[in-house]
Amino acid sequence: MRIALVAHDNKKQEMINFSMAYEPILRKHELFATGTTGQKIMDATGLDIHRFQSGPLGGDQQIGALIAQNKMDLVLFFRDPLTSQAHEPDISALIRLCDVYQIPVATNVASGELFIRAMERGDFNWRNIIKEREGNQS
Ligand SMILES: O=C(CO)COP(=O)(O)O
Repeated sequence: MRIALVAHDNKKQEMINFSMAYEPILRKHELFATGTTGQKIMDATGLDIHRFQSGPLGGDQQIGALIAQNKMDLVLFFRDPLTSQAHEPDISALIRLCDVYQIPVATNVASGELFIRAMERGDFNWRNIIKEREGNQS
């Protein structure tokens, strides 16, 4: 599965803790992240992550572009609901695209934990069926 990891500044420590706790699961997947989030996770774990631009510089939109191409299976986006973000339109656009394309998106660590365990259990294997079907059409 392809997983996007994103965290606002006040949530980065939670994301680091999450990534350390679930490293054995995460390392079995293809990981993507916005710039600073990805760097911090890589510094704290042995995970290999494809890093996009920092969120305010377009990273959320780059992840959104992959969603629109059906190339992202799960988004873990630990948002800070108490701080306004200069790039709020990009954040809304990313979450909107998750809804457009039916991509599971967890916006806090509690739902992130449920999703990662569900993925490990095979609950997201339907994504492979969709990707195979789309691959056969192109
Ligand atoms: O702002 C972000 C998501 O909206 C996260 O970006 P960074 O990981 O670069 O801090």
